[in-house]
Amino acid sequence: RSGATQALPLPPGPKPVALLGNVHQIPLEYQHRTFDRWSKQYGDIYSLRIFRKPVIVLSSAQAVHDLIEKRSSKYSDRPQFTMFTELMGWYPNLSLLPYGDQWRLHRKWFQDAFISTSVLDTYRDIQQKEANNLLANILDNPDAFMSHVDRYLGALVLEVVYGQTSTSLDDDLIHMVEKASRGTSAAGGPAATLVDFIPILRHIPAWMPGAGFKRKANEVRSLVRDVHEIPFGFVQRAMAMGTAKPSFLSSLLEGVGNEETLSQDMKENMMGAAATVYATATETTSSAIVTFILAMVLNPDVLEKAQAEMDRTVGSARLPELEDRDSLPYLEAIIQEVYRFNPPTPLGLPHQSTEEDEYRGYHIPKGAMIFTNIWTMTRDSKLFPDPEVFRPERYLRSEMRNNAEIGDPRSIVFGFGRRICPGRKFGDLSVWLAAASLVWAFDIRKARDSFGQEITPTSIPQSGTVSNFAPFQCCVRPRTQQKASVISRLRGDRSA
Ligand code: HEM
Repeated sequence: RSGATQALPLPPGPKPVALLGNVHQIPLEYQHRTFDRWSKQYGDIYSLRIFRKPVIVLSSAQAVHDLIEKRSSKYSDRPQFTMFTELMGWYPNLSLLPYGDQWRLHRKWFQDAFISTSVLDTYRDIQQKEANNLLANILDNPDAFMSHVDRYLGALVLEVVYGQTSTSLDDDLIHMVEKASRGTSAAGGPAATLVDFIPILRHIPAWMPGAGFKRKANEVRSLVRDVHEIPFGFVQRAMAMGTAKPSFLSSLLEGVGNEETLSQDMKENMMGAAATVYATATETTSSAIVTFILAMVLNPDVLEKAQAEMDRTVGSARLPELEDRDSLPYLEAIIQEVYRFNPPTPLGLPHQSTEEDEYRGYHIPKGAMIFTNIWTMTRDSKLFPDPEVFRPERYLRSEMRNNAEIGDPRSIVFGFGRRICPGRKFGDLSVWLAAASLVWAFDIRKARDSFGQEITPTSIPQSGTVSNFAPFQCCVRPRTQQKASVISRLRGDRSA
């Protein structure tokens, strides 16, 4: 240690042992729950050690605000994710890049494409069309609702990022990306693998015992390469022929003039940025939409109230549109509660400190991995009484309105500081539109087994970096024949 704060103690925490640190105490699954338990014992800032790496866990909005937001120049780096970047080939990827010039370049591309309202407005028609497709697909085959949600997001991203409309050919593309994403998740979450902490391990041959991570990485590596190269090639060719639709990638390519002036390095950066949208946008957003569906199955009174609000405001003759958002406050409260009830990334993405620091009399070392326990923050019973109960009404109470800044889970679930999610507005719009369309169109209820007994799906998600529910059964039926006809007409429009 060096510098002025070296004499200060590290934040308290479970006692580390030699070499391993606290590795043996951190479970491979549901790490946020163990971290949550420790926050009850050691407070909203505590420390761990993973091998030699110092780790600081922040569990309150206050601590996160004081450090990651107010002192953001020191807390905006990321730990290295050897498994994802070097072994699987997700590179360069904004979410994993170290803080610096390359990160700034990618961050600007994302801000330009996903933050300003005027740009977001240009995606509205695509979002609306894909939401209509989602309803039509669910009407056709309600049992496969989860795949339809994945397809909704895949098609949305394909069109926004590459300007490709989802036809059968492009469905192959979606399929390829889904396979790469599934392979990536199955091979382990970021920092879940030893190799992230002991980078030298990447040199062990894949056949050696204990090198399972490497075999898994090799399996997805070529798929990941395809995800980077194939759709990029489509866009380049379409631009050369003058048939490209405006997209995230086409505007990046237009920015550099003609193809000859595009350096290999810049090409890799653009391919990486485009693939990053897929990697970051689809699973997170789909987690929120599936959580919404599950919440409706488990809380029929909430769905009924949302339907009544929808009927009063939008009526039966047309589908809800993004313009209706402000006039549907109860639906808005449901969406907030969905984010809180199952935050799509319960531990966010770890940050890393670039300078040593002092906070509340503790020493925070340079190069420490900083976890933000979003899950604990969404279960703060002072802000959200009875946190395990799904209750949208909590946001409608006047006390919560006075405290809107902290009371809105959206100020927590998209992360913090300079690395806050740049897709938060686009993601939130896509969640809202899917939820509004489903409320308008369908009754969503518990399925029944062959004895006529209701099947209650579990409200505990699977473990993972992104918190997804295992496939569950439910009964999704059009609310009226008239609505079914409106949806069928949309299907007709779609194929026209
Ligand atoms: C409901 C949907 C989503 C949730 C809950 C979510 C959540 C998050 C969180 C917690 C982080 C980490 C922030 C931090 O480091 O503190 C993050 C980062 C990121 N998200 Fe999202 N996200 C969502 C949708 C999206 C979408 C739609 C996109 C793309 C259009 C996107 C792109 C990214 C990127 C690129 C980063 C890394 C930013 C950086 O490191 O500078 N996300 N997201």
